[in-house]
Amino acid sequence: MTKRIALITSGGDAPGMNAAIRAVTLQAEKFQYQVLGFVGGYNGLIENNFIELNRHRVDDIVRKGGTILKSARCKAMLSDVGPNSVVETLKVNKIDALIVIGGDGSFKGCQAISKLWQGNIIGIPGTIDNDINGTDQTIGFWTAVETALDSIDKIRDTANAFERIFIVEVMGRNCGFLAVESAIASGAEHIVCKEVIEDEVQFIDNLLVNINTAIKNHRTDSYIIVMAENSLNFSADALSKKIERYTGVDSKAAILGYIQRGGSPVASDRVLATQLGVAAVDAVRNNKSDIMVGMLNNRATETALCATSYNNTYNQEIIRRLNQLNFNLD
Ligand SMILES: Nc1ncnc2c1ncn2[C@@H]1O[C@H](COP(=O)(O)OP(=O)(O)OP(=O)(O)O)[C@@H](O)[C@H]1O
Ligand SMILES: O=P(O)(O)OC[C@H]1O[C@](O)(CO)[C@@H](O)[C@@H]1O
Repeated sequence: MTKRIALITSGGDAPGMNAAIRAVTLQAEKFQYQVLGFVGGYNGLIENNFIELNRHRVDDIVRKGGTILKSARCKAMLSDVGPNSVVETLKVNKIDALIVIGGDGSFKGCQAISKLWQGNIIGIPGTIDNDINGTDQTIGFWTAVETALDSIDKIRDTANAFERIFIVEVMGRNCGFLAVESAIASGAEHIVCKEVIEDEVQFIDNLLVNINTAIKNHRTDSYIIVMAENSLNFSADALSKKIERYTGVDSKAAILGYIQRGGSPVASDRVLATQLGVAAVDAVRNNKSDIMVGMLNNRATETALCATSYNNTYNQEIIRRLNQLNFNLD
């Protein structure tokens, strides 16, 4: 029996979302399913704004950053108005299944729709933050790490030349994975992220002592601290001024920002997105609902949407990763 699938990308765009759109479209065509791509996340579903997806429409998008379906944060979904309008659109278009590529916020939107609609609802984890339970990595994460790494390597050159201290702030919303992997890969001297801070005052005191010791012992020409956004109660710039006052060494802050969201996806994101796109359509075929398809230990797995939110098991995972590599922890 043929099925009609509605597809959106929602929340922060992430490299590899296009590869997932392509995989959903191609796998759906294999079973003569139709795919309607709604434009601009939940807004497209509320406004009944869609394009029909087929193999020609998704030709050559596997290597492109961003999302051909556009994305958005949609306030209407936070009240009853949004989910009700979405359901109306789904009914008008005789949709059997909704596939949402996004983060855990987008999956909360799915749960609100699920209370009002009987069709199959499947999530695919797409966010640079890697803050979703039920998948080892999210689509876009490794590309964002590569982008951050490339920038940190460049900052290292100038930091060495001037013998400076740098705080490099990366994204991640409230999650430290992007900071952890880019710090390890770049050989940064220190990492600042919420998961490793118990007492902020104590943490900063230890950091200052650590920097001073490294400088006194001439251990490094430069000192790089990779800091996850939202880790402290003050900014990266304020931290750099604090460090400069304490050490007497020239200190600078560099905020990498939105460049981490863009660019052509790395191979691992394209492969992950393709596998999960196929798994999502297979879940529709198997009449599954209210689940996210993710990749755990190299296997496509299903997790209840209500269990996908970032939780404190991530703290342990981040600390384990840092300890294992003997990375500097305070
Ligand atoms: N509690 C909620 N109830 C209903 N809808 C929600 C809820 N939280 C978020 N959404 C919907 O999902 C959209 C995306 O959520 P959010 O902005 O948190 O991004 P995300 O999907 O977590 O992705 P990322 O973390 O990568 O930005 C929101 O703009 C909103 O439309
Ligand atoms: O694009 P916006 O709405 O400014 O959101 C920025 C946030 O989105 C992300 O890029 C993805 O969730 C976060 O890392 C960041 O905190």
